[in-house]
Amino acid sequence: MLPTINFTETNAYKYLADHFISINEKSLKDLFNEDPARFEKFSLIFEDILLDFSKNRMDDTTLALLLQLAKECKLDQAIKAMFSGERINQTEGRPVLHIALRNQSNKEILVDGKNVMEDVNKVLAKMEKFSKAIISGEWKGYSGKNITDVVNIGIGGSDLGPVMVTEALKAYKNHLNMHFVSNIDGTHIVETLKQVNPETTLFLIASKTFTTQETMTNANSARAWFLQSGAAEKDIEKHFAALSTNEKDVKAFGIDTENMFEFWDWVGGRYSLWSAIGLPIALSIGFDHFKELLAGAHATDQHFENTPFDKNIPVILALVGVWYINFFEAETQAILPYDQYLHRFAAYFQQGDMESNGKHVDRNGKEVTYETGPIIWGEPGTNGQHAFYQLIHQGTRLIPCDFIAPAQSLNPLGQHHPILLSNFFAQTEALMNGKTEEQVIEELKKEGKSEEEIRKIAPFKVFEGNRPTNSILLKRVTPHSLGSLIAMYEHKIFVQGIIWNIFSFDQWGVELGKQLAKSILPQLKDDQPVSSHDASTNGLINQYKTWR
Ligand SMILES: O=P(O)(O)OC[C@H]1O[C@@](O)(CO)[C@@H](O)[C@@H]1O
Repeated sequence: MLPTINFTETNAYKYLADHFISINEKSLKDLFNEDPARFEKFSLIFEDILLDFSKNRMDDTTLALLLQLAKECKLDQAIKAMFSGERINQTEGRPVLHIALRNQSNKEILVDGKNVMEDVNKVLAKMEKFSKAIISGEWKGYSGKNITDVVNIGIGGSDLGPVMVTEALKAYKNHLNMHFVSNIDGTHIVETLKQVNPETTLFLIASKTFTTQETMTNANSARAWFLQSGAAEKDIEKHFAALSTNEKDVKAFGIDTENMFEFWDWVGGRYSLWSAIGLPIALSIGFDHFKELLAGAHATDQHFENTPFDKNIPVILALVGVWYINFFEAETQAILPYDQYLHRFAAYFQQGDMESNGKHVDRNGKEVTYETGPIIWGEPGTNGQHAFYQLIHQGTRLIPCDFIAPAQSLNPLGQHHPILLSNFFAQTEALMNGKTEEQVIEELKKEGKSEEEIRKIAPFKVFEGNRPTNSILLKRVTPHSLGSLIAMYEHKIFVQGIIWNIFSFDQWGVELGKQLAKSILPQLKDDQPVSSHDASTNGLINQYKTWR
């Protein structure tokens, strides 16, 4: 079982609350001036990934107290519980073992006395055989043609991970055209089917439960489209595969279980890209690259499991986040990748982080008295600079930002990458140092502005600075480094959940909306006005009925 400590009752928390007052009086500039070795002290390198956390509102004492907080919250015990297959997803009675999916050591991991690695390796072998057959053209469609297009139909964790990774590793892709349908909005499947030929298209129905309304509706529409195109029922087996834990419903849909790639209930949806859900990734970049992705994540797993907390990147990322959320009252966390291929990275961790730690009840079933999961958001740089950096630089809110960039571009072209990286470096420097009123006035004088002009405009041009950032510099985005980076964020989320004494691996909060939608759907079948809801919902539904 996981510890159930209220971190606000620990000694570390009390010392941190006192310490907060003093550290808050120091600017980042002060902290750097005080300690010339600050960068060396507050940065870590793991393989080809550098984490620079020196531009944070913290000093040696802060770090020591945060590490003590982790200790007092029995983080070491919690890590052991996860890695050993304990049922730490307690409200669902399940282990949490996405680490097993990429366990390159093949060390046995027992669940109910059975070594899960046997099944994991069996499915990986099946994925390898299948993906090689599709990519090589050995697998033919019903009319004898090669598969040219893959349509993955899934939502949430059955979509976001494959989308993010196939986009992030587009430089490694093969000839297959990848499409992802997730939204129940008919537009999504209609616009996708316009692009593909039923004779050369493979549909992957990706759903852990195989009951998700959006996915099953889209899957049935794809099936109907396929059969209306002239294909016969018997041809379905050449064009539909299922990625699921639910063999019974896969069979009922009409997919041959030979074409089912299974995973297990100890794989959370938002942690499932390493499982059969990752089949579109293997199809897009080849199974060997998919294995490299797994290897990168496994390397981070070993780092996380075996490294002292003061040198442990996921632990440091988590503690820095707790510092801002629970002491500086930051409500959001921005993830800003300076890499166009990583354009879905923040979106992926909106589910990863917010569905894991968006909880208000602790592991004792009691309402928490402190903030928990942050709002995750972000877009690639430099685009964000032309959209929302105004607020990050001069708004009223503290927004901790993770800046991510590769030292090497996968598309070196003229000065593009140096320009991108110069912005990556400049933004965290600007957020830290800001620009004082004196500097603004000096600049305006040099521009020849009058005293009156300067008096009027200067206040608007001052940058407070002192705005914290992490910088993560990868040598190059590769399947291995991407796997490693994703796992760092996964384990950061785990650590924060342990400190906040919440359950990070269930998602009861997604159920109510689904239930209500299911009760409203039948009311939309006719034009009778409804009156069973509140006035707003009744009004909306009845207006819809008038207009449709
Ligand atoms: O893979 P599936 O079972 O279709 O679930 C899809 C998504 O739906 C959820 O909102 C759970 O209902 C996410 O947690 C999950 O990733």
